[in-house]
Amino acid sequence: MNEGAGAGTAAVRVQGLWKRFGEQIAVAGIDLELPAGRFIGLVGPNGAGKTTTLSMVTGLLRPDQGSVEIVGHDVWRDPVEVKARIGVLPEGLRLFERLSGRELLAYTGRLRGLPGPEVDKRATQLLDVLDLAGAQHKLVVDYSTGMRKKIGLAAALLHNPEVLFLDEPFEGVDPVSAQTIRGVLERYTASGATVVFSSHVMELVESLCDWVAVMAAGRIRAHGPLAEVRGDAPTLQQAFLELVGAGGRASGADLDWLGGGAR
Ligand SMILES: Nc1ncnc2c1ncn2[C@@H]1O[C@H](COP(=O)(O)OP(=O)(O)OP(=O)(O)O)[C@@H](O)[C@H]1O
Repeated sequence: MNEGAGAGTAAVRVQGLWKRFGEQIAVAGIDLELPAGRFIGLVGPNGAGKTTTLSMVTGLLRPDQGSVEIVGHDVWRDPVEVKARIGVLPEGLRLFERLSGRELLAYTGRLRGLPGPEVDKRATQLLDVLDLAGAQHKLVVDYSTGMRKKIGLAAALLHNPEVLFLDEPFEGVDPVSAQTIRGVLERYTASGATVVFSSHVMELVESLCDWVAVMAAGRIRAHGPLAEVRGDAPTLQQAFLELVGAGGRASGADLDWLGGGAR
């Protein structure tokens, strides 16, 4: 596994990436190299451009300008090579609702070109590890938010990708399921694979990632090993506030009508 993503090879190389929606510049010229074999967090506040960036990196959204390579393959010139090497859990994941969890994995595995018995074996193990074995014959439409994230993760992992992209994987997930997902991801990166996930929850990124890219207003404000980006700040959150200069933002001083007094 991980042929082509050995030491020194970037898992993802982004150059001059831009995306504009009408007047809104969502991504304003990003250059970024994400090292292979790391647990990487893309952090930034709501609207920073994380989803737009991940969509362009994974070939779901065409950039206005710029290029993306994944383990040495260009996402737009070489899509088949790239798609065989990546797994994606997008934001607002659309699943085939009328399949059961197990059927969804069987379908995904066959689409990925895996032999039937191998799909069965991997699906059984993933359903088990992700604590979905009891719900494997339930239709996906009846799954809870956390269960949907977990079955989406199983589908993204089934073909053993070299790089896994997750957009807000812990959003709406209870602590027990979050711990399960976390365990699976840690084991996966320990084997040399790369995880790139986006989140606006700094504490989560700080506790999971060993490498971070901080994004705000469509630009990368800092990137590198977690300890380097955090610097002398006590937490990543603090470092982030200093980086984006949000320390002085009024914390609701104008909302003098809110709480107490006249209604
Ligand atoms: N399809 C679209 N049409 C118009 N504007 C868009 C579209 N997608 C994103 N944007 C805008 O681009 C900017 C970046 O959005 P994006 O969803 O990438 O941010 P984000 O960092 O993922 O935010 P969040 O944490 O809230 O998901 C925002 O201002 C958003 O309104």
